Amino acid sequence: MDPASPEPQTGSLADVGRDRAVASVPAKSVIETRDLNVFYGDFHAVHDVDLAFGQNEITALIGPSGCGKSTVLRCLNRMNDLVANARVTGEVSYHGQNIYGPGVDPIAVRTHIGMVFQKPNPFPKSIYDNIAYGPRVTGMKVESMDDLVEEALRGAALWDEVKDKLKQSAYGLSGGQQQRLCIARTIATKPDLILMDEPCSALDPIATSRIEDLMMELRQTFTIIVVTHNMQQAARVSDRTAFFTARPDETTGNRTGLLVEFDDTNRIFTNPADKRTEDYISGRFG
Ligand SMILES: Nc1ncnc2c1ncn2[C@@H]1O[C@H](COP(=O)(O)OP(=O)(O)OP(=O)(O)O)[C@@H](O)[C@H]1O
Repeated sequence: MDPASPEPQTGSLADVGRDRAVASVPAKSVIETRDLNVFYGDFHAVHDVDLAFGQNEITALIGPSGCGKSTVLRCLNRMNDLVANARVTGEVSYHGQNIYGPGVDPIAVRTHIGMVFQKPNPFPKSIYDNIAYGPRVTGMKVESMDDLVEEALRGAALWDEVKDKLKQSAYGLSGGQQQRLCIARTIATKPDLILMDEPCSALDPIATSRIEDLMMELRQTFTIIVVTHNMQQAARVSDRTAFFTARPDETTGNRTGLLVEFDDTNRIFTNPADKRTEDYISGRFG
């Protein structure tokens, strides 16, 4: 997978020979995984994941519960470093640099690669300070914090709703507004990649639809990788989809996650190459 490759290899099924098929490779990728394996203690949670995430694309990670979607997502900005018994092997290459290489500062990684969580988690601070916090603690050079706060809130489609109450607590916002605030907080430090772990699962359908619209807008500027249980959401917002499943070990019964298929979202949902994908998207399994 060459991120500099001029031509997308869409359509030519490149069977990489280990339980899954990668059928669509982005022309320009921001981040790639190679032989990615994750262990929690002795438990092998994720097996040999090779993926390339296209620039200014939305990639959805889907699959049944426990197949390792969040685990894979957390590897992409070294969030698994914060899990005591987690061990990651293989490579995650961000603009060509292995973020697990020697001397790489995981905190610096997380300023370039932001994350939005399932449950909106604003800080117990004002709306303004939620946004200003990241730029302040990372020592970002900022000409005008007021302008940066406005830009981030506009970027997250929240400005008009909060511009007159910036000094009020973020806890006074609705769940959907809080999630957009968390997105604004993430984009304030100017990452180029945003990871979203089921960002709408705690929201009602209207708030969900606003976040989905926002994701489509953010894609102009950022690359987005989203874990979702909502297949309609994956189909609506994403350009490419990776389907994972969990394979039980014959002796221990432990279920290890693996990538089954990665392709253009349209193909995954209309003409998947693998029967396991078809069974899952048609609701026969998972
Ligand atoms: N901190 C941890 N310690 C031990 N095992 C863990 C830990 N986090 C996740 N796991 C296990 O790793 C496997 C993959 O979990 P993960 O949360 O990544 O799956 P998922 O596909 O995102 O699931 P879901 O859709 O239910 O959120 C599961 O068997 C889970 O129990």
